[in-house]
Amino acid sequence: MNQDTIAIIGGGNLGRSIAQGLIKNQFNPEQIYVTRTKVALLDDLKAQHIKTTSNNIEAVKNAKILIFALKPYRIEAVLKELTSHITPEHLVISVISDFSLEQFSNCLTPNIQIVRAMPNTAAAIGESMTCLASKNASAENISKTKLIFEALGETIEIDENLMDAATVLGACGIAYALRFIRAMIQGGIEIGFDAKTATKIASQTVKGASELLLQNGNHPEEEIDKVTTPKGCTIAGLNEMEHQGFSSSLIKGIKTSIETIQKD
Ligand SMILES: NC(=O)C1=CN([C@@H]2O[C@H](COP(=O)(O)OP(=O)(O)OC[C@H]3O[C@@H](n4cnc5c(N)ncnc54)[C@H](OP(=O)(O)O)[C@@H]3O)[C@@H](O)[C@H]2O)C=CC1
Ligand SMILES: O=C(O)[C@@H]1CCC=N1
Repeated sequence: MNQDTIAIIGGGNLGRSIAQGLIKNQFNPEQIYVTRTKVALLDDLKAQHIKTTSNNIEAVKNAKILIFALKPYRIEAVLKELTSHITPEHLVISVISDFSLEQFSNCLTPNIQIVRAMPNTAAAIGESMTCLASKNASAENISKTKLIFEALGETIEIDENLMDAATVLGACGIAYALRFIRAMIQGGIEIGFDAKTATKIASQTVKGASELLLQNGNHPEEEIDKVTTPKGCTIAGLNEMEHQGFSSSLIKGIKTSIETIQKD
């Protein structure tokens, strides 16, 4: 594949998920840099021929596409040392939550194109949902960004003012879904399965439920109606879950997550 060299600045949970997903999807590992200060923690990526370094400047100088995957409180300090090395020839992609295009742009010299992307950790297996937003990026750079994130799953373009919402629904959503699965497993063990079997049944069942929506495009309730036998066990359990605040607790949790981002 004719590939621009990509530098992922910040090889933590998300940065390494992106790197792993890219090499799983035929990107050349030798054209991917991943940086972090504790570089030894990237040895597993190094073993897969990804270039790992603690030297951000080296990575930026050698790459065309820069993906910033740092914690929001670190980005300004890191950009300070990199500003003079980031040029209009670079495509800058930020996956940093709660750090706007305008804030990013204010840390760089003029005329640098930036795209904000909000993927999730399922990027590692090519199953991310990534929301993209940009103000000044060219159609070519938006397409390049899409190509990268399409290799990591699905993409959708949104207004930047929905990026906090995308962070919560798409990125935090992985954790919410996993907690749901964990509760299914705990319930499954209580009704008789060993943990391994319960995990397999719960995970595949949730995957199947998602696929029913993704492949058929139906409303969840339409698929639920197919499962709920009148006077049956599904509706009895489902109603008890709702009496206990199931949907309400999820909605409230989602709102609390976004309020946490937007409180400052
Ligand atoms: N985790 C997720 O599911 C998602 C995260 N995000 C966003 O992505 C960003 C990263 O999150 P996450 O991966 O979870 O955080 P992590 O803390 O796991 O990763 C950040 C990485 O940055 C590295 N780092 C710190 N300072 C530097 C530096 N000076 N140069 C290079 N690397 C540095 C750290 O490693 P070291 O200490 O070794 O330097 C660390 O591994 C955040 O803004 C988050 O909001 C967005 C969507 C999903
Ligand atoms: O919890 C967080 O703040 C980050 C943003 C999305 C996922 N993790």
